[in-house]
Amino acid sequence: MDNTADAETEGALADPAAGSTAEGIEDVPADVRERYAELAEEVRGHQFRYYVLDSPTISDGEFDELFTRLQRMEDEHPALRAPDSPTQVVGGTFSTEFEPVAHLERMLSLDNAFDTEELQAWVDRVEKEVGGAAEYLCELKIDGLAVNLLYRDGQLERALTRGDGRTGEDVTLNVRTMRDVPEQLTDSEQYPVPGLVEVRGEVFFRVDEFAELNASLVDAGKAPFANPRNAAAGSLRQKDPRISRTRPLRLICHGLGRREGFEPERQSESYAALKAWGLPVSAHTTVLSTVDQLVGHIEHWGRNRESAEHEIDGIVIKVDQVSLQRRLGATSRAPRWAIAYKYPPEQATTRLRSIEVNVGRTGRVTPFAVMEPVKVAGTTVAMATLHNADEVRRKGVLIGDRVVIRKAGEIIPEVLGPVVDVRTGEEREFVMPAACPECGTALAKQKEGDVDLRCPNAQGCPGQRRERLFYLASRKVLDIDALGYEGASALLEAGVVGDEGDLFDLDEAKLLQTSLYTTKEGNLSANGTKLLHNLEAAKDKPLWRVLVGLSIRHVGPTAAQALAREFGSLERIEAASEEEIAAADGVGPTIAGAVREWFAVDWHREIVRKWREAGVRMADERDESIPRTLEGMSIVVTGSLQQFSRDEAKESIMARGGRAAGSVSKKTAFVVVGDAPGSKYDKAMQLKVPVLDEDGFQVLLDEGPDAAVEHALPAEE
Ligand SMILES: NC(=O)c1ccc[n+]([C@@H]2O[C@H](COP(=O)([O-])OP(=O)(O)OC[C@H]3O[C@@H](n4cnc5c(N)ncnc54)[C@H](O)[C@@H]3O)[C@@H](O)[C@H]2O)c1
Ligand SMILES: [Zn+2]
Repeated sequence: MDNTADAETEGALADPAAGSTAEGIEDVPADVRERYAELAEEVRGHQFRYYVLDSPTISDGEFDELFTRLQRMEDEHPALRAPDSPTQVVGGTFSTEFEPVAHLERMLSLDNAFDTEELQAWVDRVEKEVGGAAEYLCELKIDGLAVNLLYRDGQLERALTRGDGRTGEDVTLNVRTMRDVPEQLTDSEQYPVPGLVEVRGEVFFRVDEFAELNASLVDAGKAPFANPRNAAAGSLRQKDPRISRTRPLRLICHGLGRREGFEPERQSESYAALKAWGLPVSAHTTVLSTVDQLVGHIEHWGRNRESAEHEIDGIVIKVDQVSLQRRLGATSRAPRWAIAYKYPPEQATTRLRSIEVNVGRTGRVTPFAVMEPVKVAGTTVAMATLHNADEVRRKGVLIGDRVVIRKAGEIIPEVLGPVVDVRTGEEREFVMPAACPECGTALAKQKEGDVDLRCPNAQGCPGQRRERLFYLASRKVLDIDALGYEGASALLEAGVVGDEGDLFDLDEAKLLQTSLYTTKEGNLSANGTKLLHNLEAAKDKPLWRVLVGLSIRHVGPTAAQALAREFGSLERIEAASEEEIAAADGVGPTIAGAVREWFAVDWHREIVRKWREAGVRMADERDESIPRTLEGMSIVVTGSLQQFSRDEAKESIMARGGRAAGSVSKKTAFVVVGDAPGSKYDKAMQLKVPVLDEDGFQVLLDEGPDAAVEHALPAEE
């Protein structure tokens, strides 16, 4: 069903307004013809690199732009549109490395829609053609490579790549090594195995397994792949199937070709049959009927592209009724009954100019990529973290390389891999510096076996001091809004703050020594006034925030809350033994060790002393008027609430003795959901943890857990 028989499709070629009308090829201006020919050649060259060599040199987004330009030129001058134009044929071809074998039924490409208008136009065309409404099966568009599996009497006979759509490459031996591909189909009562069936599907590489693959290739002295799609194609199309065997290739089926003895009425029904036969199908397919629903579905997955195990480059929408598919037919390149809604590309290629290092608040020195700025997913990306020296090596990137970068939604940009084929020989390997770029101290690993190098000069290193100040000022710690990165730098540079210990001693006179907090007239600026206010407010924050602000290793918000709950004051934490700390609920030996180590350092205790003297509260007074109704309970808040900020919600949980947890487990007592809750909500439903909306949360706070259970949202079936 991936396509219709040849006989039905041939006529389609004649239908673009080609040649016959106004302009003949000789009427097209010579320079246009020349530019067109060049562009077509360029497109073919990239197709060859992509389909045959499995090593493209440009990103898909860049390729799609070239392709669209070609289409536009043809739209303007239809005479240019020859039957063998890249816009008229299935993109691939086949390599002589493999035996060419004809498909029983052609494998087509898909037409694209890039926005709602194009989708609407497609739906209108479909519904006009079939004379009424249709139903639409929506699937994730998996970014992998297509294969065609031929089963005869339920036995896998051969497997082909798409090739040029008529003839594919015989990759049977390679496909046989894939765990997802059954050698023998399972008979089912509802769906007896047909005498013959061509099954179409996508072979892909899981995103998480891709990084592992590149690391092992680099270890073996081989070239890494630029992205998961190339890794899939390159791993399947191996001359030696033993190599394919070592690669964790996956399959998801998404169509049928020729079949004998099986006539599904719907595309969705054919998936039920594939599943019954033991073939992998996607869990994310759904049948919808209006454009609004389609758009909603597309938007949903646009926001959640990350949650699939494979890369998604769009949503494929197919008319579900097979009778209507037949009526719609296909062009020479693509079925008319399906369309791929393409998302904005998440990947782009750019030059890796250099790799620099940055010192973090805990002294960790992390390399980061400095790239020629490039637009991806709506933002310009010029930097990406590379985590540590080992990671740089595992990715196999060299300074000067053209690299593929990925920026997905809210996720921070990442370097996927190098485009090895365009190396000039000028590229250089990254060498981790031996000394701190900020203070020159020799870098060291803290413990044997650490992957990270650190600057041991925690007290004196200007980089670390700046990062610590910046961190403790952040909203999720002490919320000192007027002290940003610039502020931290200015205070340190002017010498009015030596380290964070001096922060709460700041006053107007000291701030006037910095230009940042001073007006041209020499008065305290509005920002300076705000800083003093912020500092006053910060002195009265709950203990856990103060703890986080001290930059003790391993003590983030969760550990700090546990410590605050157990001990109630910094004094008591300081006095506690390692065993006592480790015994606290939610605190383990690692945290306990880190806390003790931290207090063992003189200048750390000095910070505490100075803060205390400056009036920082450092103890939680239990509000005895609030009953401890949530004692020992773990409660997760997700999504945004109307009446509470995230922190207010957490603090009201803690004030009642509960724990504000970050992830849902069987031990979670309640999950509170606001708008746009995300995966924690699903998890709660799965684990049957009671879910409260905001009203239910208010009941929990006012009346306690028993009353709140009555308000839990009904479980979904
Ligand atoms: N970077 C480059 O140099 C380069 C060169 C050529 C092509 N490309 C890329 O390849 C793509 C075009 O290739 P194409 O002709 O294969 O078209 P396509 O990828 O846009 O669509 C057709 C293919 O989608 C696949 N597919 C994935 N999920 C599917 C599903 N659920 N149902 C049906 N089919 C599904 C099928 O394999 C099918 O053959 C574009 O993304 C283009 O950017 C890139
Ligand atoms: Zn340093």
